[in-house]
Amino acid sequence: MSVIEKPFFALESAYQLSDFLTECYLAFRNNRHPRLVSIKFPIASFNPLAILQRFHGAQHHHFYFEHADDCFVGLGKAIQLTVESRDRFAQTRDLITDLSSQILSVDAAGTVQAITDSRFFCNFSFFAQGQTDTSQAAILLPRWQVEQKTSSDQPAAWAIVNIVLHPDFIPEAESQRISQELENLRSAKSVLTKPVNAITATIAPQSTSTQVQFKQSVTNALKSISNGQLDKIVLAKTLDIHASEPFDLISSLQNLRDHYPSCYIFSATCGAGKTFIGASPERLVAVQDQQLKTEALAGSAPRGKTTQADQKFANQLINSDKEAREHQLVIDFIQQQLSKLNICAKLDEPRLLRLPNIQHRHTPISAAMPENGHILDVVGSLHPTPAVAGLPREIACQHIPHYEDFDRGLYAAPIGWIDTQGNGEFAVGIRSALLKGNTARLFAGAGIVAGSDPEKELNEVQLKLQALLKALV
Ligand SMILES: C=C(O[C@@H]1C=C(C(=O)O)C=C[C@H]1O)C(=O)O
Repeated sequence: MSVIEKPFFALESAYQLSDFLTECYLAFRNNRHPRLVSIKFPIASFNPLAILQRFHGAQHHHFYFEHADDCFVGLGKAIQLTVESRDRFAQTRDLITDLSSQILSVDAAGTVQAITDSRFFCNFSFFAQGQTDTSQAAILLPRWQVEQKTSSDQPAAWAIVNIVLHPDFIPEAESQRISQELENLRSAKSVLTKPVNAITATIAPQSTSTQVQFKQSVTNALKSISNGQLDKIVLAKTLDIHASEPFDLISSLQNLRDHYPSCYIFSATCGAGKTFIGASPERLVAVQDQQLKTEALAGSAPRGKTTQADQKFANQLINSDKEAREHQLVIDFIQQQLSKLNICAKLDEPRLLRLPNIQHRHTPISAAMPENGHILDVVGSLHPTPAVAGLPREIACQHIPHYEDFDRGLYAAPIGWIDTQGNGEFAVGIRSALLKGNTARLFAGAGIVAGSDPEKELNEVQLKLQALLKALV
């Protein structure tokens, strides 16, 4: 009879964990290095939303990010930093590089790892300046990073605890806490608890007047386009809703996951009891092992109710000069910005990206990252692309606040993560909403170029808003 030994994970015993943390602490006291310790524990596969439901609290930081087979939840904070500067992408890069050099990573057996799997979650505001409510950049190294990869050959799940050493650190107390928290994570049920009361929501009364306003803005923007000030501008609209109960974050995210499985599903706390959530179809940039992926996503049409109607919309989208121009501006811009960073972009065949409520023109773009390139330099150079701002970019960004009477905040801005090796992934924070208690503000926009029709652009924005509205109530 063969005996399968359970692997021995020394640091799962609070006693040995305490010894290990004492060693780390003494080293830190002597030479102040390392400042951060990360320990990676194996865990059974889990339902990420059940973990989030069990451990996120109104006062706690969380970050949820799911795309394709990679899903992770950040709970609590080890380190949280904000950057208020025009140079926010470079500063974020430098802060993360500095923090990365201070991490000692071990596995659950206590073996030092050459590479840490800890990730820094980052979100940025759309504008670098001028709008007040949101930090220009926020970085979170969570207390716990719970991650799952479900690719068929090697499904894996783990929980990483990030520990900050400081002069008053008490290893015994900390090890007790970690053991307890790990136990809690492992025993979290996979089943979601449904909200007791169904939510009924009302749309804020000013919503109809904002529709008229939006069409007026499009008409005015078209004048700036025809007099040569702009080639394109992306104008957004909000929809404010009030509910009978506080919005249920978990049900909303579950709805988004169910309806938009190909999208980035995200949720991030952003202070003052607010949470930013969304289901974005748009990748800003992903870097994995020096391979970069980005895309142009611009030009939209509704989905048809029948196959024929759907194909008719698709054909209109493919054959329309206006949609082609709107899309090409984004491709050209991305290529130019990448080439300024010595990155030579390769375009894939254009295609349609079909979501349940809308379809888009889509061109995947890939490239090799230069040796010393950094993903945040790419993020800083691409954001905002003409898919969410316009062209010329600076002029479009100056015009947008004159047309929109709200703060874009995190809407249409980069949201994602980076690790210590320079891998990372950022989505464009569109198809998104800001939740606070019983209120939610939904955001959506549309690209305006010569030939745009205000009525059609309003319809497009309404379609996009529906995606979120249906998920919330
Ligand atoms: C600006 C948004 O979407 C962007 C605008 C699109 C368009 O105008 O066709 C298409 C995809 C996105 O790049 C949004 O959804 O809010």
